[in-house]
Amino acid sequence: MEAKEKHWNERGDNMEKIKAAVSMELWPEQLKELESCCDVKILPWTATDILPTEEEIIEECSGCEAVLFYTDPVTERVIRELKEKGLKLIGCGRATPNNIDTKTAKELGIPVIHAPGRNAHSVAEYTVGMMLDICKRISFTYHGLWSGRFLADEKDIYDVPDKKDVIWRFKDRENPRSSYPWGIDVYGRTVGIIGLGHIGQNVAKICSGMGMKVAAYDPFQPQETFDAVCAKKYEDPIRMLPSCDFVSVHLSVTPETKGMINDEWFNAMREDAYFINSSRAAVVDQRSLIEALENKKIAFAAVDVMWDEPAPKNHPFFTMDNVLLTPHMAGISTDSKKWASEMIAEDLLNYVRKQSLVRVWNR
Ligand SMILES: NC(=O)C1=CN([C@@H]2O[C@H](COP(=O)(O)OP(=O)(O)OC[C@H]3O[C@@H](n4cnc5c(N)ncnc54)[C@H](O)[C@@H]3O)[C@@H](O)[C@H]2O)C=CC1
Ligand SMILES: O=C(O)C(=O)[C@H](O)COP(=O)(O)O
Repeated sequence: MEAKEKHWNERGDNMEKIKAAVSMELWPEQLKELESCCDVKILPWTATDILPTEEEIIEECSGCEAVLFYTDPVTERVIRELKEKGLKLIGCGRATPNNIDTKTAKELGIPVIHAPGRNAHSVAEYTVGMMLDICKRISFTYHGLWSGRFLADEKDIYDVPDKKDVIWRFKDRENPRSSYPWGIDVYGRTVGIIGLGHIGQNVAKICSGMGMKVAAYDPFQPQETFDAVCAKKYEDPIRMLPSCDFVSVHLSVTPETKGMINDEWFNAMREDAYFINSSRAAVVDQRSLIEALENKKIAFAAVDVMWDEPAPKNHPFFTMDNVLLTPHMAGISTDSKKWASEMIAEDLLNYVRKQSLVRVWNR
C-alpha cells in the first residue's frame, strides 16, 4: 500500500495528509493552506453551472475523508455510499446547505460544516443601496431620462452670469407642474428592522453610521445583540411600525414567519413608509403587499425576492411606479464566495487539527 504523504502541523507533529475533494471555489490563500495538510482534489465541475449526477459525485469523491461542496445535490445515497468509502466530514460553501441531505449526514454522525452569513455584507449593502436609490430617486430619474419622460427645461436653468455654471433641471412630462422629482435624506430618519440576524445586524450598523435611528423586532435575539448595533428593541412589531420611515425585512423562513407580514402590518405602516424585502418572498403575504401599494397605504416597495421566481412577466409590480424590483441578486457578490472560502477552510483545518468545529449545521 502506498504510504500517505505527511505534513508538519502547527504543534510540530508529523501528521498524515487527509484526502479532500472540493467543488466550492477556494481562494488561493485557503487552497494553499489546505494543501499543506490535505491531498486536495478539485472536482471537474467546480466553478461551472454543471450539476453532477449521484454516480459522478460518488465516483470522484470515493476514498475522500472530507468533501467540500457548493450546490451539488448531495443525496442520501451519495452520503451513504461515500461513508462506506471513508467520508467523515461534509462542507458546504453556502449559508443554508439545502442541497445536502443533512438528516442522513446527522444520522450517520457526519458533521456538515457551512458558511452562515457568508453573504450578510452583500445583502446588507444591497438593502441600504435600495433605500438610498429610492430616497435619492436614482433609478427613477435615470429611467426617466433614458425613456424621454424627463425634459430639460430652459426656464429652470439657473440664471448665472457666465452661464458656465448652469445646473441642469428637468421637467417630468407626466407631471409637468412639478419641476423635479424631489427625494428625501435618510439622515435622522428611522429604519425598522424585522429579523436581527446576520443580515439585519449589518443593516443596523450601516444605518446607524448614516445617522439613522434604528428600531428592531426579533424575539429570538438577546438584548446584547440590539445594544451592539444601537437598535431600540421592540417586543411588538405592530407598535414599532408607525415610527418607521423604512421597514426592512431580514427574516428566515419558518412555519411562523410564512406570510407573517400581512394586512395588519401594512395597515400599521405610515403612508410615506418605504418597505424593503431582501429576505424571502414567503414571509410576506403577496396580496397584502400589492394592495398596500395600489391603495397607497405605503409609499414604495423595493423587492429582491418574489413568490414565483423568475417573476412572471404579467406580475402587477411591473406596471407600478412605486416598486423597485431586482432579480434575487442581493446576496450575489464575489466577496460572498471569498467569505465562504475562509469559513469552510477554517473548519476543515480545525478538523485536521482535531480541534472543535466552529460552524456545524445543527438543524
Ligand atoms: N436576497 C438574497 O439574495 C438573499 C436572501 N437571504 C435571506 O435573508 C434572510 C435572512 O438571512 P440571515 O440574516 O443570514 O439569517 P439569520 O438566520 O442570521 O437571521 C434571521 C433572523 O430572523 C429571526 N427570526 C426568526 N423567526 C422570527 C420571528 N418569528 N419573528 C422575528 N424574527 C424572527 C431570527 O431570530 C434571526 O435573528 C433569510 O431568509 C435568507 O434566506 C440571504 C442571503 C441572500
Ligand atoms: O434567498 C437566499 O437565501 C439566497 O438567495 C441566498 O443567496 C442563499 O444563500 P446560500 O444559502 O446559498 O449561501
